Amino acid sequence: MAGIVGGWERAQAVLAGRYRLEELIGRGGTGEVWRGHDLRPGWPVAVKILSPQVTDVSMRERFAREARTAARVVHPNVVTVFDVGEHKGRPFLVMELLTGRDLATELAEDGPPGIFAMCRLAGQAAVGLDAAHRAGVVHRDVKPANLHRSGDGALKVVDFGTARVATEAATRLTSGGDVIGTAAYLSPEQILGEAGDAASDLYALGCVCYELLCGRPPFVGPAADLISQHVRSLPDPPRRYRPDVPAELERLVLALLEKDPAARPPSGEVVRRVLAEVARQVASRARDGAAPPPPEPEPGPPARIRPAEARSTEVWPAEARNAEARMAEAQAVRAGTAEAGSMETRTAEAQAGRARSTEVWTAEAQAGRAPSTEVWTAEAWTARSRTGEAARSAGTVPGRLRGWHVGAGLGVLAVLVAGALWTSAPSAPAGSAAAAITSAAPAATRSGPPSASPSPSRTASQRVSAAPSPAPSRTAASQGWRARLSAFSRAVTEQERQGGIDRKLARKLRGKIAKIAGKIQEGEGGDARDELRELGRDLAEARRKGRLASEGPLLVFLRDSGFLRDPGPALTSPPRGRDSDD
Ligand SMILES: Nc1ncnc2c1ncn2[C@@H]1O[C@H](COP(=O)(O)OP(=O)(O)OP(=O)(O)O)[C@@H](O)[C@H]1O
Repeated sequence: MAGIVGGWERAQAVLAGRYRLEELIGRGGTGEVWRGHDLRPGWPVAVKILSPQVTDVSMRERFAREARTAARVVHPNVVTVFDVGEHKGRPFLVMELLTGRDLATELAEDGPPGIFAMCRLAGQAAVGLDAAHRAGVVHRDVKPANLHRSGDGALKVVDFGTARVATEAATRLTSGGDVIGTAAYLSPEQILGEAGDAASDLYALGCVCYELLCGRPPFVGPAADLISQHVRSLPDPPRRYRPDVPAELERLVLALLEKDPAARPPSGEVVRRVLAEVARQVASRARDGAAPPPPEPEPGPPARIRPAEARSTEVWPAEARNAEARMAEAQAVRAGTAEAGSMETRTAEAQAGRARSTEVWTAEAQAGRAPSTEVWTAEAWTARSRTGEAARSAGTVPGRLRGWHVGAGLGVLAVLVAGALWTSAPSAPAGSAAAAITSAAPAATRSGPPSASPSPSRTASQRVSAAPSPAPSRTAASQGWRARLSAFSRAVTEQERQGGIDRKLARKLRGKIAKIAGKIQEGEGGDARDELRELGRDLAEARRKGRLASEGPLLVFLRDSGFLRDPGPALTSPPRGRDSDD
């Protein structure tokens, strides 16, 4: 075929007499990524080429830098750059073709992975980032969409479009000091105007870990709220959403999400080690019979829809963090820390401290006397308490019921809750349950008002495939359950984002959903059913008390998916986890 694709480039076009473009994989902020063929050795490659629409000099520069920067890092967990060149005035880069899915797609399609698989995934991301940091490269846009699986399942860090070389002057690629990044994963120091260093990547990795565990990043909401929350709000502990998260893992994730870069783990390698230890403990508990051993890997479903880049990298205007806003944020942080100076001052001091502690760590590690995980996490915990609790005391925006018709629709909820109070085990065939899954997530978001924010559920809904479900199996049932619970949780979050539910209630609901997921994971179908029944009662009660609006994504989800009436495959059949995924 030779149709016009991507507005200017033709499939079958050959770049530099060597790289044939075959199929458009996707578009990013600056370029198009193509599946291509390197005619010389005769193997498949990925070709990223600058979009013709991009005329902005800084964006062109950003693209050219990606090639140079990414080529500096050679590591199994970082996408390999083979070549760079120019075609009709457009720079391009040739890299290894990754035929797996990115983590954003996996999360949307399969829901959060099991703990063991999560540790393995995050560990690979950590070690890939560590390699970049050792090469002096800071990624600056770490997010699930930029963590991509190769065909053999290995995880690779991709998209160095916003990366910078640490030794370069901390100039930004935009005039006026704008911040580049993806709001849900931006570190506080980047928001406050710093260029970002390895610790900023680790913060973003913390956001990714959180999302892998809880099915949502630590902060959700419109971009402006996200920016404020990164700077001043403490994330809820992951176990609030997912009780089966090991304490050590929760500590690690919260340490990565420290506002103060110095309080974060000193390197990706340290993160990898802690994750490896948690994974080892999870596996050993499974061997001891405390939980079923991880099942054999099964091939995941093919990515049917490339994710629309709802959570895309954006350039945040300098005005978004103007002097006034910065003062307000710094004051909020200060409010909780009696002795601390401004955020900027603390950060500068912290960085000096971090540099020192990193050196000590590295020296000890080299001497084979690396502090144990326990020592490190204890230290991190102390630091977290020092800086984090202060931010917690600054508080978050209280939940309010905005713009929803609180007085109406009691009947709808009564029906839903009546449905929840079923007594016999649901007996819907797995196929029909699975078919309902694909409609559940979109239903959760269809009704929401349009928003410019990178809403997790909006993103998720765009990524969930509407294609027919695979043949029913135990794993399909498990994935069905996970997907439906995760869609349920996203609907709660979206309802919260739109102001249609009391914030505390939303948190409680997510906690219960996670608990139900835990029960199902353990094969405790009866308990899960009780929890579900209680959840139905909570919802009815909340409606009565006006803590839940009568409309909104959550109500649409409950109505359209019929979840409480018919939650899916029999609860008594213990589903298997995704721990086999990697
Ligand atoms: N080496 C690769 N092999 C296969 N697919 C890739 C590869 N690199 C990127 N992709 C995919 O191509 C699409 C576009 O990626 P790209 O890096 O250009 O932009 P982005 O990350 O979506 O956006 P932005 O650069 O604005 O953050 C994404 O779906 C991405 O997963």
